[in-house]
Amino acid sequence: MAETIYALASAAGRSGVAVWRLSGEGSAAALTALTGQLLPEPRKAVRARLRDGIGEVIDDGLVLWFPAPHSFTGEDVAELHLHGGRAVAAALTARLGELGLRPAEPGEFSRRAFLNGKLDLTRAEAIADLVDAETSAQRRQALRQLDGGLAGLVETWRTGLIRAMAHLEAVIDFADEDIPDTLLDQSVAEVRSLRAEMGGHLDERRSGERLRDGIHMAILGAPNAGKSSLLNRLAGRDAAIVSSQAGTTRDVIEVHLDLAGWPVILADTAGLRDSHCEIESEGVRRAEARAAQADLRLCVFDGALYPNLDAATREMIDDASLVVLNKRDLMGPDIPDTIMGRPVLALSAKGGEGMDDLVAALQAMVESRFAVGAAPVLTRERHRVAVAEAVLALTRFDPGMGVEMAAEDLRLAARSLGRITGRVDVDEILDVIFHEFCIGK
Ligand SMILES: Nc1nc2c(ncn2[C@@H]2O[C@H](COP(=O)(O)OP(=O)(O)OP(=O)(O)O)[C@@H](O)[C@H]2O)c(=O)[nH]1
Ligand SMILES: [K+]
Ligand SMILES: [Mg+2]
Repeated sequence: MAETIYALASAAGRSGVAVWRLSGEGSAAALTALTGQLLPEPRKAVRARLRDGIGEVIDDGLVLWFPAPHSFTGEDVAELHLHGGRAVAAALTARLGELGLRPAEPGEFSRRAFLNGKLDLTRAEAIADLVDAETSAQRRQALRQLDGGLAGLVETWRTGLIRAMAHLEAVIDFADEDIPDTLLDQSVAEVRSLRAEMGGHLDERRSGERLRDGIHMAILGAPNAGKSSLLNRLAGRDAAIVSSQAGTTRDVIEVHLDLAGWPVILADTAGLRDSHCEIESEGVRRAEARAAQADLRLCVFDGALYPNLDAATREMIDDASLVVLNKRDLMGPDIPDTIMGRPVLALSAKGGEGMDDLVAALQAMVESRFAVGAAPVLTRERHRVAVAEAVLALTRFDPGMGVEMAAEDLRLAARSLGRITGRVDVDEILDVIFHEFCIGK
């Protein structure tokens, strides 16, 4: 019998209401012991006084009873809505301990829900993502996955593979007789089209993962180009030190932005130049590393020096870059439309002119590169790895080289896909998945 677990499902600390959750076979006994009443009607909130072991009132609140299997975990579940105070929490947890319950581990409720067939893994992950969502686009993506969008897509692929496998098995069963070509052709065609569709979801920009984890954007440029000034403007606060001294910024400084629903991790970096100073050189090395990893780059030039353009910054420009000409207030009327073939955003980070255009350009760039349509997307590395494995097996698939081997390739591909929703051998990945959850989920 699984142990009965409990956890605070709402945030810790002082609050008007705190929601506690109990799950497992001991929930009924614990609930009746706490309230001194019979079990309430299922799924109806009932007012109750909860008492400790010597009959002293712990708190006055609401309790709900969700008998198995009609609960989140599929087990007997009780919910206690109490006042959110430390003393209440301390008294309640002490009493639950006396009654033989233990605190839940991170993600343990969701894990039990998965093991009891209440949720597939992608839906469990979606709950974690929804709780962690900080922007509207993240919330929408999590809800889509919670609705079963991804699980449905993966299951369609898997079912297609199983169908192709059945066709192939039929061929194998013909053994020494003549193999009907039509059957083989049919399974080859099916597998090709499935592989193409799955390959299409392995989008190189990893939009779903980017939306979940944040888009990395780096600000790059020569010393004193105004990178830190620009970061502060975009962040709306003085996150980085600005000074007229070249080489002010050394460490990478990150701020989190919500760009029209897109989570962006914006990094300010050290000015690119050769320096004798060991610390500054390390800063430049970090800036270059960050530039290489970034999904998008903001290449900033000092407008006061125009038409002189810093060579190291120019080299960073590619189609994932936005070109900024800063200190427009110090420039004459001579403002170029493009630099290195890319459109120029002329602005003043110090005064703020031109910032709205920059934000609009950033949004447009993020949307054009990472927008996900209504179709479900892969939102985690483990999804991508599994689909890539399946695609690889299907690329090997060639019944002409031997029907049995081809059948094995299909089995491998189906098994990789099954891991995404948790249909097959997942024991080893459960710990990884559920441990990133917070307690009470
Ligand atoms: N006139 C004018 N000065 C600016 C503008 N933006 C930044 N500056 C000034 O340029 C100097 C350098 O600004 P920073 O933001 O520190 O430049 P940085 O690129 O971060 O410099 P490092 O960290 O040293 O690489 C400061 O004196 C800023 O006040 C601008 O739009 N107009
Ligand atoms: K500076
Ligand atoms: Mg700086």
